[in-house]
Amino acid sequence: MMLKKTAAIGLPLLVLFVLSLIFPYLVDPYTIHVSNVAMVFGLLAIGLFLSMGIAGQFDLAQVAFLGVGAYTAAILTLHLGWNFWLAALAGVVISIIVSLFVGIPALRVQSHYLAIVTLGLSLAFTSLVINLPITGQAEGLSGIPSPVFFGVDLADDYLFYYFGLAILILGIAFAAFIVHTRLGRRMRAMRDDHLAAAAMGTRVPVLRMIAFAFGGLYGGVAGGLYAGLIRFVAPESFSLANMFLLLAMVIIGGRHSLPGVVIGAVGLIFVRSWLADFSIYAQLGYGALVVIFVVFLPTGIAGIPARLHQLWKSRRRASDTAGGMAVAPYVSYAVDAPDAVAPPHDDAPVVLQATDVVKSFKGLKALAGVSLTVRRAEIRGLVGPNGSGKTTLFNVLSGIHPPTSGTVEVLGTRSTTTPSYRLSLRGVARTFQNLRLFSLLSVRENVMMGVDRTKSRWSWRYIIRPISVLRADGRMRREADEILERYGLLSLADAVPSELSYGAQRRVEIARAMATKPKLLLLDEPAAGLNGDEVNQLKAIVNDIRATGVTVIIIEHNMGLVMSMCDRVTVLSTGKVIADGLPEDVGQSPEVIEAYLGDDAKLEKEMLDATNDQTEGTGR
Ligand SMILES: Nc1ncnc2c1ncn2[C@@H]1O[C@H](COP(=O)(O)OP(=O)(O)OP(=O)(O)O)[C@@H](O)[C@H]1O
Repeated sequence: MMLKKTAAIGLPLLVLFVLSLIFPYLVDPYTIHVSNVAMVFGLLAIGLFLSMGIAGQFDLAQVAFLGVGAYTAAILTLHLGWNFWLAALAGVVISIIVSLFVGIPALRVQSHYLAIVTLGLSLAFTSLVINLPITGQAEGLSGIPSPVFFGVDLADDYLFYYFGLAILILGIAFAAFIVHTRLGRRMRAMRDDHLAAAAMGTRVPVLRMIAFAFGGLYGGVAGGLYAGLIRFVAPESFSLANMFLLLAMVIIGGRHSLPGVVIGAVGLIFVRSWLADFSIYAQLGYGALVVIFVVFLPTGIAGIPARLHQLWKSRRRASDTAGGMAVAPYVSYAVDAPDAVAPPHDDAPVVLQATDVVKSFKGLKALAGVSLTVRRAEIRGLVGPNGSGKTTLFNVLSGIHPPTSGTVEVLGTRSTTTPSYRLSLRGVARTFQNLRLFSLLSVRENVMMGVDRTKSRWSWRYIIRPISVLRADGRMRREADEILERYGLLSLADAVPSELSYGAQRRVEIARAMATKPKLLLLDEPAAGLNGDEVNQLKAIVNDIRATGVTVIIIEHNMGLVMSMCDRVTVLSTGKVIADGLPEDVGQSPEVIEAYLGDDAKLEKEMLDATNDQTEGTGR
């Protein structure tokens, strides 16, 4: 199977490689020159693919990075007499540094705001090079020395072609390596849902900067190549028109697909050369194409096969009554194990201590002084009417919102203002009320996001120890598969969340949270939308989780589940704790019944029913 897959990908690549080697023998010098320009833009487009297509950072300064690389090479060779390669290398370094500055706004703004800011910075670059004497102002700089590579003068377009091809192949291979391993997975997750990515241990601000640095790296390399190929730099080459062309390449090719953006770049450079005499109409044409693609085919040309496949799959599923996407029944493994952790006693270590937590949103006190003590291996229910502050409390405990006042200690460490990603690495995991699975990642990759406990500085390994990155990814994949198997999800590993039933998605979210090996698990309405059988399986899952020593706090509206499963229950109302104790005691509390005003009779009945169920032995 694996061999078949490798052959299916490897064979066309081999054919393409051989064709690209013989290509110069088949075409005229002009076509070779255009191909060289296309390779430069291919590299530039890969940079934009990584920062925008993969990491979701709307970086409209990518052409400026090309300019920084090219101008640096030109200035250092012409004014300071540097060797071309040294100057080009300096161009790459400076381009990365500039990209990090350009990325700073991404720490505060996203989407179209970020696009506007980076576009402004790109325009600032053009006006800078038009005005500075060192950059040759509007005339630019000409006479850049031709690069000589181990005695071979690359002034010859044919020889440059092979050099450029080698760099492009390296660039594609490195980008593929990034996308399909830890960094790419985290970037795709961040693009999809940065809050959930942070809750999985991703340091989002650093990752955004890394995404810009990739844009700078590829822009700088493309800039050095551009300077060596054209041997002349002028402001108009790095203008808004070229940024738009680059954007068109990435959007038309398919911004989420590496082959797509390379095809888009090469294709549009050739189209531009064919339409050189009609450049105004060509610009209009690109504009129209971009609009058409954005509206009708946002995944670009590269997305067409996937769309057809999707269509074929949904047709097949419609006629397949067996479904094929079913979750295997959950098999309890921990509750009866000899080393199962017993329910907590009063002396068990405190895992969570929240003291007088207040959270205000512009004058609205969502939490008005909540205190909570939860011990190891406890299952704590957190209930309360709608809007009573339950989810806000989870957001504070998991580091999504810092509290307005009060303190939080998790596992004995003060964590009042600790950010989400750090709490995740410390052992706090959560699920969300409205499912927040990464829709662009497969089920396996979702769980791998949980398994991946590496810190941001681990990213250096991509440069200094790439093999260890591949090995670590293999290990994460195996670990994710073990977790998927335990939760009855292995057969769904390659599916994307939207292909699964709601119940299956809820289970994937728990599996993903448990993949982080938490000590404290926060479940936000895990039974919402589940059928009776699924609720029973959820109960078995939560009991198993506790039996492995994990502390669970569960927000639930399903009172039967709360009363039968939880060791203690805390009731919130209008941001305050109004009751805290054993389920049966809390259920009788007049304040609790009062808090559910309007629903009081229903609640009373639910709680009484649940308490009766419990005493009849259907409970814990
Ligand atoms: N980010 C926010 N900005 C402004 N107000 C918020 C925010 N988050 C929550 N609130 C408000 O805080 C209050 C508590 O909301 P919260 O979601 O915590 O309640 P809940 O008990 O979880 O409710 P439900 O059971 O309906 O999920 C509500 O009035 C809500 O509108």
